[in-house]
Amino acid sequence: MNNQRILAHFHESAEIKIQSATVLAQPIAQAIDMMFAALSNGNKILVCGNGGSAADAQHFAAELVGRFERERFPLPALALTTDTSILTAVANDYSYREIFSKQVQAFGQAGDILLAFSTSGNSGNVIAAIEAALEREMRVVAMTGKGGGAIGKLLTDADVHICVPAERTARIQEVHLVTIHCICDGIDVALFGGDAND
Ligand SMILES: O=C(CO)[C@@H](O)[C@H](O)[C@H](O)[C@H](O)COP(=O)(O)O
Ligand SMILES: [Zn+2]
Repeated sequence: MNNQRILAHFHESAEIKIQSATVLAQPIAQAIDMMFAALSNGNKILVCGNGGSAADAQHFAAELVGRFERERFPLPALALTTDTSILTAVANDYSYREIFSKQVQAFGQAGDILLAFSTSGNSGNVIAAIEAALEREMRVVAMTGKGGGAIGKLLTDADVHICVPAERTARIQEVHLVTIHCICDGIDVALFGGDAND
């Protein structure tokens, strides 16, 4: 294997992260403020996405329920990607499009937040989840790329759109991951103040 190909991945990933930092700092800060306010008010965060983004959803929920870098009480976040009985029953009996939206209807309450991942912004089940969340007066934080797709058009001014300025799915996912860690850190700082590495 040619090392140049490997080096190119690292360089492209680093360059897109640097470019994204400038564009995304403001919406990421808005997402932190919105999530902290919701959690402080006793609300919860539901999280969804497909494939690598399903892993991102679970990663985020694990860091809220468990911990990020600081010792703290568990925070309520639920990945909608994990219950195979619900996922298979809904996909089998209704449609794959409804695997997340049915869970949003079951668990979501006004004031809760849906954190929705889709690198294309066009996954039907993520779109349906956002529609269900908006119907329930939840607010949405959407992490997308490739211009935001249909999801970008669906969001309201009350929602937050973190749209990575890139076209390649892998690179977009890599920026989503650092964004997840920014949000976890921001919530910890909002809770406890001070430097994230204290
Ligand atoms: O991780 C990857 C590609 O890097 C894949 O598993 C990827 O997440 C899947 O193709 C998803 O179905 C893509 O969905 P989306 O990001 O466009 O909503
Ligand atoms: Zn991937």
